[in-house]
Amino acid sequence: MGGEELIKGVINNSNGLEETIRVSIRLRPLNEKELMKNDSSDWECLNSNSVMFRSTLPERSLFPHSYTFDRVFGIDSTTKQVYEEGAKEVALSVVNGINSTIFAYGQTSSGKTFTMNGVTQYSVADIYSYIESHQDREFVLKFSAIEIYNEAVKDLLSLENVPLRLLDDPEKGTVVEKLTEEILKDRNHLQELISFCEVQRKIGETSLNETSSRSHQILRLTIESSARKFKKSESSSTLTATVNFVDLAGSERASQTNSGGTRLKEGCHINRSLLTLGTVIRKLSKGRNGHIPYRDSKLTRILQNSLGGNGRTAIICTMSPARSHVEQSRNTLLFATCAKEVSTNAHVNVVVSDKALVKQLQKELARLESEMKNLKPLPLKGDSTSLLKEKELVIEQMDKQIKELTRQRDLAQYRIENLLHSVGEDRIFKLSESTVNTIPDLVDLDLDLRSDDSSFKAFDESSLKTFDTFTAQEENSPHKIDPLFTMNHEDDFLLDSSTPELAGPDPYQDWEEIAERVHANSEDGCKDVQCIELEESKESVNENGDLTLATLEDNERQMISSFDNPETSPQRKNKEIIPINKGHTYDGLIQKASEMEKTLNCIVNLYPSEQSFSSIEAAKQKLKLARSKSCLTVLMTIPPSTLIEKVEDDKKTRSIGSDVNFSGKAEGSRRRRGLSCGILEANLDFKDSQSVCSRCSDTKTLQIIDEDDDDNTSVLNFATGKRGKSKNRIKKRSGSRLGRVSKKEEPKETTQEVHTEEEKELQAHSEWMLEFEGQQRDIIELWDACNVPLVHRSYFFILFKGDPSDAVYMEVELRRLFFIREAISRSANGSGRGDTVTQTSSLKALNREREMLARRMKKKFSAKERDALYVKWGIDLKTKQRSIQVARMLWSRTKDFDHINESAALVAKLIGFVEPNQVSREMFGLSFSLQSLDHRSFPWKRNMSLPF
Ligand SMILES: Nc1ncnc2c1ncn2[C@@H]1O[C@H](COP(=O)(O)OP(=O)(O)OP(=O)(O)O)[C@@H](O)[C@H]1O
Repeated sequence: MGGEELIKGVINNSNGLEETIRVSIRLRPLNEKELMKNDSSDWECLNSNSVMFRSTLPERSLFPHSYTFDRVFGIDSTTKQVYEEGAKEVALSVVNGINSTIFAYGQTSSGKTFTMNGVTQYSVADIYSYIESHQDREFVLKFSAIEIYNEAVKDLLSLENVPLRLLDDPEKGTVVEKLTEEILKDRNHLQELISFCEVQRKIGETSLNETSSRSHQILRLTIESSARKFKKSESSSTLTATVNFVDLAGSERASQTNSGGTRLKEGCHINRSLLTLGTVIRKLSKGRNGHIPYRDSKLTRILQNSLGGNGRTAIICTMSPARSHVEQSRNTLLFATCAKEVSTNAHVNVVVSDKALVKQLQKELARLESEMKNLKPLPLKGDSTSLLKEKELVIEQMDKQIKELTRQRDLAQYRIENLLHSVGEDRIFKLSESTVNTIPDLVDLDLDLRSDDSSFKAFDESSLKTFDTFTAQEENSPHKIDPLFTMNHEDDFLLDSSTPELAGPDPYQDWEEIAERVHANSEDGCKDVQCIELEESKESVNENGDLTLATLEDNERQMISSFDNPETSPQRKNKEIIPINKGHTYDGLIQKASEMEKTLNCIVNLYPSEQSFSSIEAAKQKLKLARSKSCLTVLMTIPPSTLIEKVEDDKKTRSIGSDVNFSGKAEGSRRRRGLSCGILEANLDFKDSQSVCSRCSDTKTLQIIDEDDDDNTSVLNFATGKRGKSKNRIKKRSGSRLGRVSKKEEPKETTQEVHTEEEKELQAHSEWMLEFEGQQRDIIELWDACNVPLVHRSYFFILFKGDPSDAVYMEVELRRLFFIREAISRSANGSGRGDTVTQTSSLKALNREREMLARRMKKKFSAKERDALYVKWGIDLKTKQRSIQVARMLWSRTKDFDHINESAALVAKLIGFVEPNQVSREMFGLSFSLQSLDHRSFPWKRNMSLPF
């Protein structure tokens, strides 16, 4: 392999070129002396790689007979051959930047010096030939020479006979201190120096009066080469390597020196280096696992890199063919055998130029500096105080950051709210302009929605045309949302699955139908009571200044008149076009009741249990909810006894009976009146329902009810909340509250104890509050029994807080709940006309509903998201902006009747959250929404005027 090819191989192998030491054997011819003694040779070169010992002596027959090496040179081989085939390749590696060493090992006078001189000369000649043939490269050659004698290192180029110290250099390994290194001018210069070294060595040996070499000589030629094409300003790499020509002292043992004193000492030292060399080679031949005793001798220390290190090595073992030297020859072969096993790992030694080195170092420095910056100072071990201070500092900084971020967030939110407000106000203003004057129309239209969706479309197109987001697409798809609401992704949860669609019919549908008819039949009485209420509310309105009495009266009358007039009332028209009694047979009602139960349960199950009364109350406290005074005022205007009085009237027409066949077309209010009463009478059991009115003793309604105290089985008794057997039950259930009721039933006795009007008022108020709380508790119990949706509970709870005018609503709520409870109870018990609805089947149906809803919810939200959604639902409502967004969304949802109860409750909740002084144009839209929604969920408030 040529030098160039070798380099290629080395460069391609980043791990270096691993190869074994090249070992050659050279047999010299018998010299004259040996010939004279007939010291014939027993060694025979079998071929170019093997040498064999042919002994006729029986005692040596046990010796190994043949040895194989990289190359075996016989007595006829020339030094040129030895060089070419055994050393050249290794020696010339130096010009390619690879360290190399050529050893000559053998006993005294075996021809080491003879061979090494020739190898050195040939190498130098080839090196210079290589340099001359590579003009593109610039070469610098340096020469140095050392002699190791008695473990002392001598500089052969120096005339001073001063031993040199060996130093350990981290990069170069072991170096000889103060060693003379001549930069060669040319080839002749090198020859002169080599000759000088030879003379120097011989002088020393002559002084020993010995012909044989007692020292180890190392001639060292260092070659640096770099490409000439690079300018000085450019960074270029330089190859640098050293070739060692090592002529070792004779390897014979000290014992064979037959000398004592100084000679023995010399022999010991000589052998020390040689023995160490042998040990190192032997150990290296077995691998590099154990300790390699390079440092045990100067020789091995200096040649450490050449022995199993970074460099290529060739050993030429010289042998004397004389029979008398057969032992040393055999030892030489054993050494050679071991050396053959040693492997080296040569690398190309690239020296970076100073400029390149500076650049490289600068880069490294920059990298380290950046690393240093990134590194946080490590706290001292055990220094908990400093660690604590450091942590506190970090916390302090984080606190500052949090404050700053919070401030920025609040600022951004404030700006967004302002922006939204201005945008929303502009849109709602347009809406309000087009709709504010058409409230009665809206109501009428709304009443038509259930039976005719086209009317709603008309409603959209006429009244909501300014809502540009109500697109034709949305009209066809009620579940699609106004893009206005999707500007904030958080609104998404309000749009679909956050309020899961309820399966089945509207649970309140029957109730509404019934209540509507009851209301329709109670028109006359309504007016009477309304007058009283209006008188009462007049003061409130004036005090608050929210609405004028005229406005309220106008609104009320307008609504009532539109309702009363069968010709103009859209609802009535509608009812005539689509018979409301369709499906309102006994079986139909039972089925509806069953569906109602399912749906109620489903609604309740949609809300986590923590949304209980207590949590709502707590949330209310936390949010400091304030019921709108305006709303309160308007609520007070609603005739409380309308339904009751009209039902009272209906008692007289009840004879139409429960068995009325409803298949025919309805003909006016009389027919409907009979229908309503028939339904109530046929399906309800009133054993417990009369207790409702026990808490309404201070109202006009209660007074009316009290007059009719005997009939416990009629529809009217249920509707008017008769006392009967249930009175005792209420006494047991209500406990101390009954006492309060009794007190109220005897107001005169109480008032006798008070002396001033003021005290009377206080006492009356106190009693009412006690009564109110009692009613609240009863309603809550009934809510649970009827599985009333929590949104409705929230709505009711927020709206009615104990104002005296709340009494009527409390009463109606109690009756409604009794109605629902009775219907559920009947359905569950499978009573009436062989109805087969059982508790088990109801539960199964309920479970199916639950599973279906759960699947829907899971599709849209994960459990975590659902929880967050519920929380968010409540929390976000506290802000006005959010409330308006929700209101807008609800507005669009009026198309979707499955959500109507929930929407109504939420809108009402919004009203409860908004203070009167916060009412703005946006709230007009909200009020319309409430108005249209409220009729379905709370039909007894159909005629109420909205607060804004
Ligand atoms: N291959 C050879 N052909 C002819 N003569 C040789 C050969 N090898 C050695 N000689 C001669 O043998 C004698 C001893 O050789 P050399 O001095 O090289 O031995 P050595 O191993 O260096 O001995 P020492 O270790 O004592 O220095 C020399 O006179 C040399 O000329």
